[in-house]
Parts: sequence; C-alpha cells; structure tokens
Amino acid sequence: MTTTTKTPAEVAEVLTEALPYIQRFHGKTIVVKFGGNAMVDEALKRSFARDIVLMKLVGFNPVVVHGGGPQIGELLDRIGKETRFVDGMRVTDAETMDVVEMVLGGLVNKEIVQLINAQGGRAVGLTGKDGGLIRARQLRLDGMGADTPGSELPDIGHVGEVASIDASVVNMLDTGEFIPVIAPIGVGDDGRGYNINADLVAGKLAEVLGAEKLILLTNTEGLLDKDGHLLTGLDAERVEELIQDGTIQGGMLPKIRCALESVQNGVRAAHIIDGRVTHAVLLELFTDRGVGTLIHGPS
Ligand SMILES: Nc1ncnc2c1ncn2[C@@H]1O[C@H](COP(=O)(O)OP(=O)(O)O)[C@@H](O)[C@H]1O
Ligand SMILES: CC(=O)N[C@@H](CCC(=O)OP(=O)(O)O)C(=O)O
Repeated sequence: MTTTTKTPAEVAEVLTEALPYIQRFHGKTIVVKFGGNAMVDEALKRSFARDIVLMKLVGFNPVVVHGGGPQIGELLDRIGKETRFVDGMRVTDAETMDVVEMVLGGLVNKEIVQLINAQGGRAVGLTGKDGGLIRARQLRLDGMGADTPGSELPDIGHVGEVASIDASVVNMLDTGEFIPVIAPIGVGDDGRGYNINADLVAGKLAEVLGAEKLILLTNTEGLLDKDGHLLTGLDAERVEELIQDGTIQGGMLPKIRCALESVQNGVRAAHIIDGRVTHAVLLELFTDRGVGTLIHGPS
C-alpha cells in the first residue's frame, strides 16, 4: 500500500468534509451487510472493522449482518458434499444446514466479532435464534422470480425467508456501547433452523429498525450493466427491466430485491458497494463522492 503525506490543510479539509455527515447520521441506525465475497483479505477485513468502530464512536448505531457463502462452500467441499444454487439460494438439506450453522453461527460470526473487538469496539455475535430475533418460514421460490412454473418449484430444503423480526435484543445492544453482529439463521415455528440469504436478513432488519441506510458490501463495484459499466442510481422500474433482460442474475438477484424492498418500506437509501475497496463504508458515509449503486425508493 502506498501512503502519501497530507499537508495540515488537506487533513483539515478531509475532516471538515466529514462533519455534515457525522451530524446527519448521529443517533441513526445503519445496517451494514458484509458479504462473504467481500471478506477476501485480512487487511480489508481490518479496514471494515475499523470503519464500524469509527461509526459507533461518532454516535451512529451500526448493525452488522454478515454472509459467508464462499466459506460454507469451502467446508462443504472439504467434506465432499456437493452444493447447488437456485436463483442465488443454496439448496439446503439437513446435513448442509448443520454446516451452515457451524460456519455462519460459529466461524464467520466469531471472526467478525473478534475483528471489531481488536479495533477497540465491543461486538456481540448473534444468530437469529438468539433472543428470538428472527422467525423464519420456508422460502417459496415463486416469490423470488424463479422461472420454474408454479407446481414444479424445486425443493430447496431448509432455506428460509424472514417471517418476522423481534429486534429487542438488537435495540438493547446498540443503544448501549455494543455492536450487534448477526448471522443469517432463523428459527421456524417447528424449532428448526433455517438458512436465510444474508441480504434478505439485512434488508428486513433495516426496515424493522427504521434504518437510515442499508449498505451491502460485495465483490463488484456495484450493479453493472451488460457492458460491465457501473449503474450509479436506480429506481424500481429500472431494476425490474434489468431482471427481465437478464442483466441481474445469481447472487445479485436477492441483493437487489431486498435493497428495493427496504427503500419501499421506509429505509432512506440502500447502497451496493465494493467491499474490495479499503474503507469502502467510510467513503460511502463520510465523503461527498458516493461509491457504488444507490437504490432509491418512491420520491
Ligand atoms: N448485473 C450484475 N452486476 C454485478 N454483479 C452481478 C450482476 N449480476 C450478477 N452478479 C453477480 O453477483 C455477485 C454478487 O453476489 P454474491 O456472490 O451473492 O455476493 P455476496 O457474497 O457479497 O452476497 C457478483 O460477484 C456477480 O458475479
Ligand atoms: C439460502 C442461502 O443461499 N443462504 C446463504 C447464506 C450465506 C450468505 O448469504 O452469504 P453471502 O452473503 O456471502 O452470499 C448461503 O447458504 O450461502
């Protein structure tokens, strides 16, 4: 990494640029989704953790929801278990569900908690089972835009969607000095664990918490068009067109759908940004140069 020395005037400029944003977001909840694909290297993970700690120290309420798709895939590979996706959702049988709980609720969750704590924050890791946070029901793919006709929907097993959220445990933590770090696992009425796409959890949580912003960190610059150019601002109509013409596919599908739904349900703005960029979250929150794709709701 190259470092350039700033003059005192340049340092002052950077700090004052941040001031209006610090004032605007003070006391506001910002839900940040840290995608498994954005957790690519140690320096980036540390820069993410520093951004979260800084947000908390200047008076925002950051809530972290994490993914871990590639990490689940790695462990499944190691035990020789095949995995496949339908419309960006991992088909999850009982054995896969065990791996999902181990990787998301254990390895990944505790790694992020430790990264934040190492930067001076006080993170608390939860799954949707803790404090009755996330009730889940089995996901029906017809709502997700599957092209499979009605009666022949594939059985995707323990894949859930959010039925309801009781955010009391999150409120209790983030009105104090703690930073909640949430793994996307829900519990059904039958007591079973459900594997929920982390974008869906982040979107619903942002709605329920009345968040100011939903920030989705991933491994692309943002939403790209067919020629690979970044689409900076989108509304509902444009998103539907891009889904219909096949520009938005795979893991980007649930991401865009939940971003859109969240802004239609009261979240002020949703951003899809590049987690491969150092301090991507800070650049989004504290500078005049927005990064990535902004999804806005009805004006
Ligand atoms: N139009 C698009 N623009 C950007 N990425 C897209 C698009 N359509 C599909 N994708 C894919 O979506 C991926 C991001 O989703 P996903 O792999 O689930 O990431 P994450 O782990 O961050 O949730 C990108 O890496 C890319 O391969
Ligand atoms: C149902 C479903 O697909 N669940 C995801 C949960 C993790 C996740 O969403 O991770 P990323 O954000 O890193 O993609 C999975 O099993 O991969």
